[in-house]
Amino acid sequence: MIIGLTGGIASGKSLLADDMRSRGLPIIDADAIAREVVEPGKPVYEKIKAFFGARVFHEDGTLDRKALGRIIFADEEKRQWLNSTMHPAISEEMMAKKDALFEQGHHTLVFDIPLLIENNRMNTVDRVLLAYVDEDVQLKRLMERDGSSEEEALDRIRSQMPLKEKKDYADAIVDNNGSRDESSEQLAYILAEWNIDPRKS
Ligand SMILES: CC(C)(COP(=O)(O)OP(=O)(O)OC[C@H]1O[C@@H](n2cnc3c(N)ncnc32)[C@H](O)[C@@H]1O)[C@@H](O)C(=O)NCCC(=O)NCCS
Ligand SMILES: Nc1ncnc2c1ncn2[C@@H]1O[C@H](COP(=O)(O)OP(=O)(O)OP(=O)(O)O)[C@@H](O)[C@H]1O
Repeated sequence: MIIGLTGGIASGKSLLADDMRSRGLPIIDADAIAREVVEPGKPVYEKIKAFFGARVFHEDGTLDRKALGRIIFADEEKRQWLNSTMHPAISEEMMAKKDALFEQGHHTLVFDIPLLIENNRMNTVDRVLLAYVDEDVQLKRLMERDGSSEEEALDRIRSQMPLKEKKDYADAIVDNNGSRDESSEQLAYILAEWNIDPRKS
């Protein structure tokens, strides 16, 4: 079984992923893979260099993520270009990791994909688990975590489907407006409902 963990930016996906990882469930993290595919020399790195130029790179040649983020979260067309350039490479790597885990004998794993619903990738998972927070909590946690301005944080939030709308696509929802412990309890309840015993994953 594949659990599709999703949410919005700063909604608590990492919190839930860490919890499931510590229970023994393998996690395939799209954000982490998105960092791997832009390492110097990789095909996607070269495409970004040709499209955006030196302004999105550090002097040592590595990608300046903050600079690229400032551009794409404020410009829908450039974001769509980046998505269509990066997402196929990310998907391919996720599928390869999934196949390897199943071959190793695992039978339950988690895809952690922020844009699972926006990209209509629900058919790649068996259950959709949503990390939900209200927009005011999301904005506050995002600004605190990234030290970003309200404008930058809102650009990022508005580049995604509103979390309220994502609820319609979820098989289960963790309401992460409360404490971390409360979210962990909700998660444990959902995994039990789905008959997932992480020790046998
Ligand atoms: C623009 C980049 C370099 C900014 O890097 P930065 O380190 O500041 O942010 P990070 O990668 O940690 O992403 C944080 C969150 O932003 C959101 N986010 C990232 N990319 C996108 C996007 N294209 N559209 C909407 N939201 C996005 C996600 O919720 C993600 O969890 C980076 O986000 C990126 O490479 N994005 C394109 C790849 C992508 O779509 N990743 C999302 C998972 S598939
Ligand atoms: N229940 C909670 N109470 C207080 N703070 C929280 C709670 N859940 C998460 N946070 C904090 O909110 C921020 C966002 O949470 P987290 O990093 O888990 O979100 P995320 O969905 O993984 O974000 P991203 O999409 O950016 O990777 C973090 O700083 C985290 O420590």
